[in-house]
Formats: sequence, C-alpha cells, structure tokens
Amino acid sequence: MSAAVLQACGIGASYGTRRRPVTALHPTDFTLLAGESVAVIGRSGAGKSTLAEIVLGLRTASTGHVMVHGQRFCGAGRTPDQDHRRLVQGIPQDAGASLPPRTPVRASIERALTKLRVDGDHAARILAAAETASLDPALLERTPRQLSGGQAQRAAIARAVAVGPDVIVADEPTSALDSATSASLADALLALPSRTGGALLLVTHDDALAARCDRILTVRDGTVEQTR
Ligand SMILES: Nc1ncnc2c1ncn2[C@@H]1O[C@H](COP(=O)(O)OP(=O)(O)OP(=O)(O)O)[C@@H](O)[C@H]1O
Repeated sequence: MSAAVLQACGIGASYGTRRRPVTALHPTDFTLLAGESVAVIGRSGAGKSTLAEIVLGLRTASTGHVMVHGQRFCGAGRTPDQDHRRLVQGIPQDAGASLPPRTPVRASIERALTKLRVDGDHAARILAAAETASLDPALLERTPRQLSGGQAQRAAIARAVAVGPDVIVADEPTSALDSATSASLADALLALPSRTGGALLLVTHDDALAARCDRILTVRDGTVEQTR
C-alpha cells in the first residue's frame, strides 16, 4: 500500500465575524496517498475552493491542521513556513494566476524555484518539468500572453512540477478551455501522480474527469464525503 503524503486533520473554515461566523467547511479528515489522484466535486458554493486553498496553505483554516509526510504543514491560524511551501503547489483555473502575463515562462519558473529555495540545476528541472507537462520547451521562452489557453495551463503545470512538490492541487484547471484542449490537458494532469510520485487533488465540475481519478471527495454544503 502507498504511503500517506498528506493528511487533513479536522480542517475547517468559517467566514464572517467572530461573533457571527459562517461555516464554509465543516471539520474534515482525509488522506492523500503517494501516486494517487483524488477529485473534489460538488455544487457551486459547496466549499471546494475553500478546501483547496487550505490544503495549499493560501487560506488559514479555522480548525484542524494539514500534515505533509507526517510534519505539520499548516494549521488553524498558521500558514506554512517558507521552507515548507514547496511541498504543496497549485495549478489555478487560469494560468495567469500563477504566472505573470508579461514575463517569459522560463524566467517565472526560475523565479519560483529561487523564491522557494529549490536546490539543484534549475535549467534541468525546468526542462524535465516541461516534458512532464507535455509543454514544447520552445514555448518556455514565450510569455503567457503569447500562449494559447491550453499551452498556458501546461506552463502552469510545468511551474508546479518544477518545484518538486509532494502534492499538486489543481482548482478547475480545465474549465476555461474548449473541450478538445481540456481533454488533452486532463491527460497531462492525470499522468502527474505516476510521473512525479506525488498526489494530485483535483477540484472539478467535470464528472467525467472526476470519474477518471482514483477517488472522489464530494463536498455538500461544507461537508466532505468520500463517495468513491
Ligand atoms: N472571502 C469570503 N467571505 C465570505 N464568504 C466566502 C468567502 N469565500 C467563500 N465564501 C463562501 O464560502 C462558501 C464556499 O465557497 P467556495 O468558493 O469554497 O465554493 P466552491 O465549491 O469552490 O464554489 P465554485 O464551484 O462556485 O467555485 C460559499 O458559500 C461562499 O460564498
């Protein structure tokens, strides 16, 4: 059996004021194993992005904590340490959210590697990540504005992979693409766990895409159920 790479232990989130909190995510537990893909589905407003943002360490949980390889990654009132940020990386709905639009992709990835204190040969890492993301390496010299939507999403995948995370969280990464581009990007995404040895948490409204994942977490009104 594969090892647990990420454990969510009672993570929950609320908005509003301390006196009048509104629960967006009830305390929830789940585990991601090495090499597996897990879909997160549910209606609009159910709490999927809230869940994804907590796992990414972008949003502070109001309860619980997240462990990566048995070490505390983030928790209630606590964001990840700079040294740990690289462990979980995101692919957003729109690549523009992770890549500056006017900077060549290679330079943006290089900057991320430096900021996250990733050791080793950065050029080799970037090339290998482009290959994993099925991104033509020539496109690394272009800015996101000079790429199609699908190419820009592959560049965002390459950025996440180059960092060498244990977990990749993708929040509706195909929703802005046409169906053919979306299908080929889905193939690249679903190949990530076996190519990187890490886990993929994939938020999606696409039931067919979710069905291709190893497991499915369904969020209903802030409550997470494991439905497969
Ligand atoms: N910053 C915020 N302040 C107040 N309420 C918020 C905030 N962010 C999210 N919410 C609320 O929390 C709930 C969950 O939102 P979330 O974005 O996680 O849903 P979602 O399932 O990702 O929806 P969608 O599929 O439409 O992206 C919603 O009711 C939303 O209105």
